[in-house]
Amino acid sequence: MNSSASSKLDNATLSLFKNVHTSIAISVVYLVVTVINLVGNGLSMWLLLFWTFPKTPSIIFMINLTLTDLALGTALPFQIAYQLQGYNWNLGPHMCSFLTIMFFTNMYCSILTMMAIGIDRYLGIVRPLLFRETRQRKSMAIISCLFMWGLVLSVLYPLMTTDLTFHIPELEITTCFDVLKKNMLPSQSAWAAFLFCMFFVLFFFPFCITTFCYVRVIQQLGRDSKTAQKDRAIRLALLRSVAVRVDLSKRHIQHRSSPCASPRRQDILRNAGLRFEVVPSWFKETLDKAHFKAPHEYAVETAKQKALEVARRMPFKHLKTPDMVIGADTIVTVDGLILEKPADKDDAYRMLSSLSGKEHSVFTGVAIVLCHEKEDDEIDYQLIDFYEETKVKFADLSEDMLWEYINSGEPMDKAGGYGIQSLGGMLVEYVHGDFLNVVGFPLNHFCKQLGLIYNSLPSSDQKSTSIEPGPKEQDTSTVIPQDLSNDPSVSPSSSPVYKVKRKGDQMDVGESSQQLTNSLSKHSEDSQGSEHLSLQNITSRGRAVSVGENTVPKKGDLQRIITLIDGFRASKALFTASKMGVFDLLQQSPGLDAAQVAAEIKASVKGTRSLLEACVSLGLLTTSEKSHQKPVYKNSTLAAQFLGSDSPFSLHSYILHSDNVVWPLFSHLENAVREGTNQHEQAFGKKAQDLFQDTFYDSQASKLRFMNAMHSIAKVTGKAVATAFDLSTYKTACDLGGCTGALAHELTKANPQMSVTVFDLPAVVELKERFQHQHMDTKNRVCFISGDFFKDDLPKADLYVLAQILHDWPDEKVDILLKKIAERCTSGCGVLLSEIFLNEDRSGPSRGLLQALSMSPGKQRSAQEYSSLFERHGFITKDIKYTENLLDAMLCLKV
Ligand SMILES: C[S@@+](CC[C@H](N)C(=O)[O-])C[C@H]1O[C@@H](n2cnc3c(N)ncnc32)[C@H](O)[C@@H]1O
Repeated sequence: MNSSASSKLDNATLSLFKNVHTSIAISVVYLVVTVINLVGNGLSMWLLLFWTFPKTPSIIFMINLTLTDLALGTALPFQIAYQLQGYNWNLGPHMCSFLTIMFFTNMYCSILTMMAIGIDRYLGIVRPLLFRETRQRKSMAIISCLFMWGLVLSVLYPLMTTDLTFHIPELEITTCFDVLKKNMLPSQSAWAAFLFCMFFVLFFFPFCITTFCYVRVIQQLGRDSKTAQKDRAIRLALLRSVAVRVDLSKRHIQHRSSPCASPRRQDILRNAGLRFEVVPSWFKETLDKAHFKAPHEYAVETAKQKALEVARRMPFKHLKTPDMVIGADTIVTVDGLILEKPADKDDAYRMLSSLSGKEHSVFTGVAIVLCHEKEDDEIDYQLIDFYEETKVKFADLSEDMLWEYINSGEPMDKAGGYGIQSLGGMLVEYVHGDFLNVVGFPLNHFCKQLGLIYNSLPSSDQKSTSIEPGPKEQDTSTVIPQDLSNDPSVSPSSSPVYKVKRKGDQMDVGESSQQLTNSLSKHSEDSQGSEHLSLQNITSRGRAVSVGENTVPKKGDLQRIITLIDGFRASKALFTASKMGVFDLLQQSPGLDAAQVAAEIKASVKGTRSLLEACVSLGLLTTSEKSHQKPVYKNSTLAAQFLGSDSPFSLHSYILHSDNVVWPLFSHLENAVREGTNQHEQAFGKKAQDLFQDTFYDSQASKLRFMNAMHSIAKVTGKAVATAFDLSTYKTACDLGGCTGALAHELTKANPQMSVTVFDLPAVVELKERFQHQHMDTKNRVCFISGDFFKDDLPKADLYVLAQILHDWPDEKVDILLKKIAERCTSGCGVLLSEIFLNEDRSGPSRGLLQALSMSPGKQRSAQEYSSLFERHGFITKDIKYTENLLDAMLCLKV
């Protein structure tokens, strides 16, 4: 601390320090500023760090700006205390230097950050082609922030190394950075350099650059735009912080809104005077786009499946048969790619930048399902589908425009990532075709079809239920064209009739599932598809169902049926190659020829060559043939991934189980179907009362084979099941019939708080050690208890897991098990079920339905059927997840 006897300050200066009123007034102002600063910037920092994605360069600069402001906010209380004590600093010279630096750093870093934001906006709007890559600009932003701090701190270095306190004996106070000492810097030139840097480098130059950037940005925007886009962009340029807040609130709203039925579509239909009920479809929109030759086929097929699912569910689930169900699906296509709704902001960015400056197509596929209830409880479904295409051209979009739009939150629930009817309209240069089609529903085309339908149906068919012409029924008919058969946009297609027979609560699917499957695959094979509807289709429904009698089968259909007929050969070739160790051999020694493979697997050269060639044709092996040399073989990627015994997702054991157990059972399928019982006696010479005790576990070898098979499937599916839901509230779980513990280990990996007890038959638990070495990291959190889950007490747990258990048992046995679980459960306790969930109409998936043919005492069920079983024991279904892996998942809670 400075201790000069006299400060040599003049009286005017001394009186400044004495002015108590001024110092109190300034302190009050500082206090208010501090509170606003800390609350406002703290909130802003939280939003920027945790709620604003992606972190664009602008956001990174905003974070930097907020950081510097927060630094000031934390320094101000010391300044207030200093002033209230009559400018007497009693925290020592180091603290004085530190707080002074903090104060100046805030000021200069803020100025430099404002300049950086200006440059960023300039680059985005005036020079959009420089640094197009956001990632590149992001790292530049981070480097710039670090550089700013470095620059400011090095200019302020003299303040760090000097005692900035000054003792004034006349007033008995010590000031902090209120009186500067000349000897702070060694020479006049050092003072000149210091002041030059403070004024020019840290203030004047940044100020000029910032001004230049904003002037150029505003000029550019003024030049570029002649529409509302201009106003909006200028406003956005000026009101950047407001835009960030809008983004956040919008996102919140979207989370709350239902993702199912598009509100835009509802508006269009409502405005057209239709009265309807919205029934969200349970159809999983997971059709493989690669199967469709043209994008519109995909949209039509999705619309069709959605509508059919609802049409077939309503009569028996909602106990009412609608007149008509409408399904629609809108997609955007550009450069042969189908764009649906963006998954996140980065996805929206990818979509919108692929549309920038180009013309793209918007397709809406629409399916109308007409339901005719007949006297014998049968319902005829007639399907009419069509699509509409509209061409839209986007303007060239600058990076900033793109991000401003994305950050508005609008793109997230819209096909192609934009909504033409709102803010997205500013991206559009022109629209060729039906505007409402881009909004989500081709009303004009739809009304034409409606007109045709109502003109062609006998009047008795026109009853009211799910969707009906509303008060403006007459208006609706006014949009019907005179004769659609002359319309070139309408082409003939086959429109099958689906029949569903209802018997009490049960639904028996007659032709429907087959026809549905056919119609699905038809789209993958047949480029004509059912894209447009002709007048013929509606008026001559009889013809639509009798397709195939006189016509030549289509190439795709023939291929499909032959693939089904020959399917067993492919399976057996795969089984044999696995069993004979072909994939393991080629994994270790790729590039062997047929004779070398034959020698290793101890088989004939002729037989081996045929097997290898067949495997090549099935995509399991690859071959390369150099001229005059014998072909050599390698595992394909598929085989390397799944077929070697040591492959990462090895299904080797499951293949052996399929060959040794399932194959013999399926050889007796006819008998199984006739008798409705399993064929273990015929296949293996012994009767099986309990599949596990009597068949799978009757010898050590078959037990190990079964356990290995379960283990390999669980390793492939386990992660998807374990992570299907948030299980972070469960501390203890019990995997009933958990076999080797593969799923238990996945659960502990996904949930660090959880420990799992595997409960299985004694025969299984005694072999547990053979499988534990693969899970050393989670070993301590998985334990095993042996017992029979139908007879013995179940271990206590917060969460019970039933993976691939219930399908093996009939409802009565499931009831026994669920009752025992329910008795062990308190309110909030969960059950995680993992099975193949059949479609509600039992039309698929084939894997589940084919598994049912082994005629175990159990049955395959839909998610709804499982829910009902759980309901009987006081459980509600919290969530269902179709994992797109081999097994689906459901989480039930005890109420
Ligand atoms: C189809 S496996 C499913 C295995 C495992 N949950 C999975 O998903 O990989 C059926 C399991 O239930 C077990 N299990 C069958 N009956 C049982 C019983 N009465 N008590 C306990 N476990 C039983 C079997 O031993 C077998 O491990």
